[in-house]
Amino acid sequence: MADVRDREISVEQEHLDQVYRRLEEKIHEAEFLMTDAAKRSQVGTPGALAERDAQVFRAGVHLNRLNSEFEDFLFGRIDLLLGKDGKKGPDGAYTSVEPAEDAVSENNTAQIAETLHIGRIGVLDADYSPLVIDWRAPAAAPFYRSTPVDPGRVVRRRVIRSKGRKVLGVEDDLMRPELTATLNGESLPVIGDGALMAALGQARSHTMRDIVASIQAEQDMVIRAPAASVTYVEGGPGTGKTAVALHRAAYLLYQDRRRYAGGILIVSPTPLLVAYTEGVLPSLGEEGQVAIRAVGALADDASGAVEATVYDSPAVARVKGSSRMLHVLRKAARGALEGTAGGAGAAAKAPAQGGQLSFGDFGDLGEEDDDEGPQIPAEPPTRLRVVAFGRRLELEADALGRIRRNALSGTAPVNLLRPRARKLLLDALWSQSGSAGRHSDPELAAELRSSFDEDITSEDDFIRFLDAWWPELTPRSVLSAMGDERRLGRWARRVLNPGEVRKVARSLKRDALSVHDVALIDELQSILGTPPKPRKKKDLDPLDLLTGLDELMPQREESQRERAERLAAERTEYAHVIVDEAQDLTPMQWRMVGRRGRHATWTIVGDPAQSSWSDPDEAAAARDEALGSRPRRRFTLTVNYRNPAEIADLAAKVLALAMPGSESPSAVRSTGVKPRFAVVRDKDLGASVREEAARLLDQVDGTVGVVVAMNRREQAAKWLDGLGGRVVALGSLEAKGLEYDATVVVTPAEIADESPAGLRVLYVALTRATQQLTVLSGERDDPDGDGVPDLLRE
Ligand SMILES: Nc1ncnc2c1ncn2[C@@H]1O[C@H](COP(=O)(O)OP(=O)(O)OP(=O)(O)O)[C@@H](O)[C@H]1O
Repeated sequence: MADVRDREISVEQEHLDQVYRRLEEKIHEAEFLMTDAAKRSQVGTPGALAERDAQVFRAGVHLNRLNSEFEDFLFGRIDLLLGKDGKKGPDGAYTSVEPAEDAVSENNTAQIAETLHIGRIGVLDADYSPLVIDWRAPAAAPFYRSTPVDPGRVVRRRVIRSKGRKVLGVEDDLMRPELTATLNGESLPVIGDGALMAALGQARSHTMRDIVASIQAEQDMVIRAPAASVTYVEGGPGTGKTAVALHRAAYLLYQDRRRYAGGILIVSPTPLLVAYTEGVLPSLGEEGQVAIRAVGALADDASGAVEATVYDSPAVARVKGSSRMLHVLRKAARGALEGTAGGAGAAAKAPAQGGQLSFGDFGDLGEEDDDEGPQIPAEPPTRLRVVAFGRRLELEADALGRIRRNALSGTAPVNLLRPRARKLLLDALWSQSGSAGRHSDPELAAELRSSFDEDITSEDDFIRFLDAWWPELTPRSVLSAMGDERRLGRWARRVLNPGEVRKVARSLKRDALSVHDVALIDELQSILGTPPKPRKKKDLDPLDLLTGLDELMPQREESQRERAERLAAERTEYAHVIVDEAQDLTPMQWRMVGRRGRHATWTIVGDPAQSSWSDPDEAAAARDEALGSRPRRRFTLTVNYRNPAEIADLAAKVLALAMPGSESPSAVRSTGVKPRFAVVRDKDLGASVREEAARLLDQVDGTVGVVVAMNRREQAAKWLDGLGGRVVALGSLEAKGLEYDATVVVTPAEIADESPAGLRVLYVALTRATQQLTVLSGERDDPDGDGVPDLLRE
């Protein structure tokens, strides 16, 4: 058998060598293109320069891709029966997926009619025959879709393992075991026992790997689903939702690059999950067109990207995430113009007091953000005094209040109402001036009025008054104003209860933004509107005016790359939006994400049983509003590829409490290693966690994750100090989407008690391990004699 294996490896090695020879030729071509293009820089016309930039850019991209794709470039092969039609697709492969009627003879023998190699990108030989088919091409679909139940044309499916230019091994699955198939007159050998298990058993690192070599049929259906409207995917922990979402982004780009030039946005729940997943797309040959952003880093305001650095306590998050906030924000955006009356500007700046914050507050995620937006003046002026046409004119508080209310009526964005307010002020002053009746001739009257307006609006007093009385509001200044409990109480009357008002106001006094504040900032941005920026007058050089030099000097053309980067930075809407862990989005976050995909098609992946949001019905309503009436195509993923059965069975007990009646995905493998339980006294907790983490580090080659309740995060990081980079401490909410070779879940009861969704958060924590799980119980867990906590018993 070893002989056969070696022979098959050398067969694949030969093919790989051929592929590399061809790739080298292509690289030379690309290099030639680059030098050729560089020569053109001698020709100085703007057109030639732009053409050169474009060519260098394209050749550079090509070269980069070929170089980076050298690792593990070719990973699959299928051996196929004769197909039904004789047509070839654009990739040179035959198109039919069904065997021809006479492909199999009566005594169940057949000949292999076509062999295809599958890789990260397609490579054609000089004669245009396919050396490697891109994994996303239609011809590669049978590699993923074929099963022994529904094999199509595939007889043997092979995964090729290679490193650099060397083939290390092959793993075969036989799709038609009943056939005696021959290839070039010899019988078809079958090596190994399947690629999936080999992939699943590998040690995990802190970054996710792509799964191109082992995508399963039910996953492939989602990845290649047509992009029309909404593709909706549900599946339990470890069913590959995140992996599928990422591969789908790469597939969509491949399949219709022009359409997705509008960008694909992937919304991820935490910065940790962004960091974990962002290497997958480059490994699939896709960069640039896809933005992966954490939901707390999705918004931008005038000062640039807004990024959350803090988690709110569950009680505060629940209020800030609720669609009730929409009403409060609308009132606040109008009310904020009325100044602070109690000095909210100052209050918003006040440093957060430790005592206040410690109640239910999870604390910082990272560095504080001190980039505060402009503040609303503490007291807006209550009187306007100006002189026009030699007369002193004055508007008192009552009149100013009436004018403000009048200007604010209607729903237009507040910042766009400033010109209207200015006009109303001038109207009031005009009528006070008594000049209205001076001319009966309408033209003269209009002229008089316009010189009256000019008189006033050029006065410094008036300009200062307007800036103070109707300042340009920024989302941050309104949010700061909401930090004043009395004012927030007024804006939230009958919508939030006094307890909620107190908690939200207190949380907004902090300098740093929370994850849930970001959705409020984004909402405020659309409520306030961005006033058109006064166009900066270009400082004209008098010489230019004299000679007209400006016209003659050629402008430096923006290069393609610069243009692509600029467009990406300016992009506010996307052609396709993928939401990962969609069950966690709050209604306010759905509104924020929805604004980025108003004309997009969508892929939404999630698992209701892992939701850390307290009111799934409210979130579902907001999601439906964001998606509008677009039709949905639903998929369910049913197999858990992450957890061995021993861990999945334990997690299923919590699932039964968290979401009675819902089904666990079936674990695809079992390791025979049962989860471990230990009971720890509170005072020994740190030492025990450390000891257990160190033990697990010895047992596994990859990573160890220690999951604790959110308010123990910093403490837990200290417990693990010095154990090295393979182990990390995580708050329960941060564990979302991540995975480790082994995990320690610390005091399940603390995690479950943290929030109304605590049991679902615990379910997430228990489903992060690919090999081993230890549960450490405290007294609160009410453990039995074996150390099994109350929540994890039958
Ligand atoms: N077809 C596959 N071949 C190899 N590995 C796979 C396959 N499908 C999933 N996996 C692996 O299983 C693990 C879980 O995948 P993923 O994180 O995408 O699941 P998920 O459904 O998003 O999980 P969760 O809901 O718990 O976040 C990952 O390590 C992924 O690489």
